[in-house]
Amino acid sequence: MISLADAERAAATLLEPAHYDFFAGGADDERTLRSNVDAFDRHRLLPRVLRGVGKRDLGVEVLGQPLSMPVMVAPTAFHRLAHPDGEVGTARAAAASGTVMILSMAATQPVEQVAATGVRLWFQMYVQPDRAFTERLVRRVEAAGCAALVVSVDSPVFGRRLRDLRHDFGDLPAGLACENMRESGTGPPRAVAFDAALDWSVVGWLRGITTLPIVLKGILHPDDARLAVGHGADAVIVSNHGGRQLDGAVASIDALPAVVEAVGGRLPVLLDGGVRRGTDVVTALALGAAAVAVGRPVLWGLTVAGEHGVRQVLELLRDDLDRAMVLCGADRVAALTRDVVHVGRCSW
Ligand SMILES: Cc1cc2nc3c(=O)[nH]c(=O)nc-3n(C[C@H](O)[C@H](O)[C@H](O)COP(=O)(O)O)c2cc1C
Ligand SMILES: CC(C)CC(=O)C(=O)O
Repeated sequence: MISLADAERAAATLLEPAHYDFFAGGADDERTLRSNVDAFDRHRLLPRVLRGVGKRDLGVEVLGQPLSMPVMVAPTAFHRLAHPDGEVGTARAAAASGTVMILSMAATQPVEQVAATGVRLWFQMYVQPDRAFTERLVRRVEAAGCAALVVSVDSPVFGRRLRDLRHDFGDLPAGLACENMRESGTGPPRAVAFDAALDWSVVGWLRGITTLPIVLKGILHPDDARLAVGHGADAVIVSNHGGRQLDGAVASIDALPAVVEAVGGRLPVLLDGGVRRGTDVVTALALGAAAVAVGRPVLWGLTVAGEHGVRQVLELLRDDLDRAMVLCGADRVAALTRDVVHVGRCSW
């Protein structure tokens, strides 16, 4: 495995087709899924030379937490479909790589077990119509030691994923369940519900029940980024849910600059969607992201070799990022300024 593309190819041969398609697929015609990657392809870098970059520091701080590199693990469902190591394996790898794992509400292992690995954990949730249940879940993730709440705001309904419909993939196989949807850790799991009635008041409601930082995931429009600031969010993630929700939504990297401008440094802007190369990370950072998160590549690594495979994927990205930074003449993340990114033709 010498690139993330290798990891996907290997995973495709190992997974049952229905499970591979659940991980790989997007909504409807998968235009946004493709755009996330294609849009990075449209960006080019204008490297600087002779900058004395013999020693590099890839570290960043996000929400007061030091990361060894600006690459985090995005929340993805059902890790035990990929490998028996499950979310615990992913967590161990993220911890070993010195980064944050965002644990999905649809994880197949309980948050307490994942947190016990010692990883720095943020918890992703869909606010449930049953607010009393949601509040109990918030207490549970607080008690487990999660350091932030990541609220997905791009899912008022579930996207229509044709690959899943064709495979008739709906339920988890016997023995697997959404462990954080069990009422007391032992009861039957509730189904994850999507609530189209949610509005901006949910941020104030969450603020009223928890002191954890609140991260809004799935912001694309600059006006929504301003509203996030105004409602007291602590960070936003520019994301189209990996092309799994609104097909036709703009690519994440194309939405980033306007969001960064709207936020004006008042809170950190993170990004996910289509990050596959060190140069993609460089592009996002230079356009103002504080860090990026990767979804599918982590699942491919997990499929191929469990915890070890995720570690390999994260270290491949670190190595790739380090080389991209040196070649751009940057010895630290702050040295990646906007002028390093170029779209279209040079005008001189
Ligand atoms: C299989 C799969 C499951 C996902 N599950 C969740 C989830 O439970 N909650 C969530 O907020 N996002 C979920 N996402 C979206 C990711 O957090 C992230 O936005 C996306 O995967 C980033 O794009 P990438 O896969 O191109 O890196 C999921 C994505 C995939 C591929
Ligand atoms: C099964 C869902 C809860 C997770 C998912 O597939 C997604 O958010 O894209």
